[in-house]
Amino acid sequence: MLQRFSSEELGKYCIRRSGETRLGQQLLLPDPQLPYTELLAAHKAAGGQFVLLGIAECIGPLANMGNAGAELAWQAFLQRFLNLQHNDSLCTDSVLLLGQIDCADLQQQAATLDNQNAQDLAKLRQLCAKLDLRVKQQLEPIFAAGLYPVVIGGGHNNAYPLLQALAEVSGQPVNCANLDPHADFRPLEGRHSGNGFSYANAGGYLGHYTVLGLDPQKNSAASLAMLQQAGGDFVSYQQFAVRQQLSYQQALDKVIEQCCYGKADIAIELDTDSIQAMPASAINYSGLSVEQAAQFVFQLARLPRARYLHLAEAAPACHPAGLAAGINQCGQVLSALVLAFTAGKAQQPPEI
Ligand SMILES: N=CN[C@@H](CCC(=O)O)C(=O)O
Repeated sequence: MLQRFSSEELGKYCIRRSGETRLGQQLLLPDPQLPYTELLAAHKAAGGQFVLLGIAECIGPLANMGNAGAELAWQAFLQRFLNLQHNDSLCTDSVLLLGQIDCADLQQQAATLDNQNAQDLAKLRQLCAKLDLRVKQQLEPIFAAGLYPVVIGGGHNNAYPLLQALAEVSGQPVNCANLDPHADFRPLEGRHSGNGFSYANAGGYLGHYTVLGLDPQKNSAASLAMLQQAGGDFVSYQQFAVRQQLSYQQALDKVIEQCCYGKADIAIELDTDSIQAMPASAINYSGLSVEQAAQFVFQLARLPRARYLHLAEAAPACHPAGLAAGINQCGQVLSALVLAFTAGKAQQPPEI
């Protein structure tokens, strides 16, 4: 249930120019023959650290009564990232361009359904639950190999199978920092992009959960009550951006302190609708800057127990100026956030 990235596919993305080497020409590609666990073990043994993985779907946002578009974020990322310049600033030998979760069949079924129709909505939620299983199955061996997955969605529904996979491999609930105006703690009403964390909590996979940049007016009273009941915390967007009760760095410090509780592994979750005017189902004109989002990723990545980065909800088709503009913006922003993660890990102090 994984489509491994191939050199033929790479050829479609990489623009060659004499005298220059692009990232795509240097990243490691998966051996098509090796069994999955052996492939990951070989990458780790050769000094590999990162695994890039896409989930080309918008089933979760549709099942949450939102808009389509997130199925093209992985493509947008590849288009930009693979054409960045290669030089000493990124050790490409540590990055495996693994491929994407095989979910085209589910995505095709979802595209025929109308989320305004109750029966179709129920079917979308069932499709999302099927996707959960596929994501979890592919993620567990990556965590077990001691590699850092960088997952580019897709909707924020995929936080649930990611947390589940990591918790099952590490044998304990996972602490999580989420940069997001929404807590995604909606009721357990069938799987979708708005309840990844409430499902993870109900399953016992979520340890301490902190949301940075939450907007209280974008979360239902029921979701906020469930978040509180689960012991979750948040620093609201209004606290640092509007009322200036604390600086952004102080807010980040608070989140870092909270997700370092105990000995749990740490998940870095980022909903790109936290970023101002980022094309997304819930496009947001009062969000953070790209720099602030990159600081969140970079500072959390430096934590030795931070095990993965998940970038969710980027939806090129939701750009008001059209798909080409959306591909361009999503590609650039997702690339910057991935590089913030690798840069943070390069500065990580040894694990104690
Ligand atoms: N992950 C995003 N969740 C938000 C946005 C919903 C939407 O797609 O519009 C939520 O549930 O409110």
